[in-house]
Amino acid sequence: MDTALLIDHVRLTPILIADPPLLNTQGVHQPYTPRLIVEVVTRGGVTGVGETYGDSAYLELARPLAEALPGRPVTDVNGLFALAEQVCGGPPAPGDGVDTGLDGVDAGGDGVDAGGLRGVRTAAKLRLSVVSGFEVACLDALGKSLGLPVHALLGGKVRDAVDYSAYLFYRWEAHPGGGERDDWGAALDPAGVVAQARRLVAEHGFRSFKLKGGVFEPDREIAAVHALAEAFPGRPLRLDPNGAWSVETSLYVAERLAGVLEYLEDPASGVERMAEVAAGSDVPLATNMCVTTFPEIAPAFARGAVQVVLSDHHYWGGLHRTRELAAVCRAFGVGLSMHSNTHLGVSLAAMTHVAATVPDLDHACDSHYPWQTEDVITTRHVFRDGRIAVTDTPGLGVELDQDRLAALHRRWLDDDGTLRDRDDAAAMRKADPAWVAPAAPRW
Ligand SMILES: O=C([O-])[C@@H](O)[C@@H](O)[C@H](O)[C@@H](O)C(=O)[O-]
Ligand SMILES: [Mg+2]
Repeated sequence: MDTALLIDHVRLTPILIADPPLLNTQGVHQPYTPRLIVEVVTRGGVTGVGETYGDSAYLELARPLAEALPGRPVTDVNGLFALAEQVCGGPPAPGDGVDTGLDGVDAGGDGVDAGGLRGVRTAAKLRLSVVSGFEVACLDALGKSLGLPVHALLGGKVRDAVDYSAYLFYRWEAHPGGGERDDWGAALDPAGVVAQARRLVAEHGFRSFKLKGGVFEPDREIAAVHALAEAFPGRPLRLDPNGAWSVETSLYVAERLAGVLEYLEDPASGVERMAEVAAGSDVPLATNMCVTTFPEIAPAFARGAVQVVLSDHHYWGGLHRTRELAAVCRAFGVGLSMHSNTHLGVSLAAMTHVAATVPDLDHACDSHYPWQTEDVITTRHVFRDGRIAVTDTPGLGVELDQDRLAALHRRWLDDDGTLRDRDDAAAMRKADPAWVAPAAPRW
């Protein structure tokens, strides 16, 4: 092994990034949200960068993993899973080297991860999200060391640009308790949603649309989707209430939006309810909640509960595991798209590299990126016609802006702890002190 490829040290930088007051079924985004930047430095002097969730639970797992890495080769990304299991503690995840049976399986769907609306939170899911940041950093370092883009390390790109969809949110004009302001204004009705979509199209050229739902009573959200269909005839549309509806409500919405929606995303919570909805409607169902780990695949596919899985390299443990997920979906004739949560340019680069390598990515990927005004990379990504060009620059093709990184880390250091864990319900209580995250089904 070339000693230049051995890891010398790892830097972890938790940051807080500005986030607009976007609404979802749990509440509203906080004015700042935590992310973690992982830098893996090789003995050859090359630095690879990765990005993942930065809430305290993730940081606690990332620290021992960072300490365990020096001396290991950046090529050994498959070994990260067993290492993480060994040093981070918690139950193993399937594929970590031990068969774990049902760990990570959706336990019924009523409890969701407050930080990400990603289904039931388990220790294995947290660990996989941490590993993903390290895997991407190792691949970036390896690519830079070899003079190869990350997509080449994954087998090569099959497209030169990756399609993204416009991610529409009901939103307030400003955060109730202060925070950065922007000029988007409020979007709380069909006209506001269409206006937001028009601006996203004008600025980024998106050709498909996803509306985050579960915020208002279903008829109001149905009206917004119809308004979008009228404003953008023939364009793919999606609605995602994050499991907020009962089976009956989901079927009611599906009936009214049949022929209008490309897919309905997580209308109901949990495999059982999703399977009932799927059985009663022809509208394809997508998920980033009831299938987010490998053990969740078999029960969901066996029940026909989902027709599209929204991959997310953070959830699945990195770029290689995302390609494994793609292969499983291909084998079962289930479609593939990509989920997004609040993220910066490092993650968008990683998403784009892996998406470029998956032949049957059937739908435009989600991305929160247009909502992020701050970044840690020197040159922001640009959407052209709703697409990000796949770079052939070695590694991820992004460079960290150390001054920006330091400034966003300073914000994290200065925070008294209240913003270091994403909590959309707590943010909502600033406007409505009696608010509690609604139990599913909400309608
Ligand atoms: O950021 C949000 O409000 C989204 O609801 C996010 O938390 C979800 O993870 C996600 O975008 C989704 O598609 O469910
Ligand atoms: Mg979703």
